[in-house]
Amino acid sequence: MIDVYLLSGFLGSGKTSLLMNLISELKEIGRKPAVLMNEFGSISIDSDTVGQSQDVPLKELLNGCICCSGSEKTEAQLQGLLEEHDVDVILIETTGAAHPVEALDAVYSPLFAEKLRVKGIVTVADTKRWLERDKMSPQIRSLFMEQIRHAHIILANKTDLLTEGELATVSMELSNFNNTAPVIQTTKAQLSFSFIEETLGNIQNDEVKTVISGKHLPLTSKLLTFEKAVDKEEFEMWVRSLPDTVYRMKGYVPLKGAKNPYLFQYAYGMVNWMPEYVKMEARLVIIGEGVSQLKYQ
Ligand SMILES: Nc1nc2c(ncn2[C@@H]2O[C@H](COP(=O)(O)OP(=O)(O)OP(=O)(O)O)[C@@H](O)[C@H]2O)c(=O)[nH]1
Repeated sequence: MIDVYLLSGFLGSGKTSLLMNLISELKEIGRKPAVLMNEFGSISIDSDTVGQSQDVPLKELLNGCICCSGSEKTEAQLQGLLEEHDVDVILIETTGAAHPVEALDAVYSPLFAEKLRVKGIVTVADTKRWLERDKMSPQIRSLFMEQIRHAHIILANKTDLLTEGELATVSMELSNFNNTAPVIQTTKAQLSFSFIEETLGNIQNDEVKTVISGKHLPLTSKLLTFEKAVDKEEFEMWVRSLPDTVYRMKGYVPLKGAKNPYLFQYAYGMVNWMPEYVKMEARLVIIGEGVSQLKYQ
């Protein structure tokens, strides 16, 4: 049997960071991980990052989430992974817009009954966002909470952005909200695979039940392309001027004076730039509510 772990969590909470950490550890201990990844939007920035740096079998589902793209597509992707590669652990990174239980439902196909064993849901919670969850619209907040409610393990991530007092409050609130999952405080989603494996060892799959639907969320994505290099400061000013309903941006932005477009990440008011050694296509995905009209300059 191949163990399947579902990585859940809101947009920008740290799922890809967790995925990268787990893959490195799995490879170090001689396991053979594969990744099924899905992204909200029609291009996948994360799979570029993971694929390039980790050299693991990877399949991606685009345009929506595992739950909304239909389970047949997920089945086909999984089938492909299993046929083409020698795999002993599958990590599924769901889009931040997915309801974790629905995403898991798609994996419970009779096709894989003898092959795959779903071990559980690991949810990365953005602690900063948790503290300010009242600012989210009710529907989005409900998805954010559902992802935490259904977790078998919760990472209270981004602890570096909180004071000790805030951290204590968040940990207590998360434990009260989901009192069956251990809450682990992390920075950059650093949690060991062995811990996850041991913790999830005893959980029964029928503990996972569908509660609400995440299919009709008002989230949209918008793809921006760049014809010429942009000034970093002007670009950041534009980012700061965007409405609060922009939850996540990621992509490659061509900066004046730089050889290759930079990897740009935005989550909850924080921006992050990383130089790229490869020339990636300059394009940016924006995810949020009502983002279809947004444009840069
Ligand atoms: N300050 C801080 N930033 C973090 C931490 N963990 C992740 N980040 C940053 O948050 C941003 C989003 O991280 P990802 O790991 O890509 O998050 P994700 O959940 O995969 O994002 P989506 O795929 O959009 O849902 C990146 O800029 C990370 O560097 C943390 O513990 N502290």
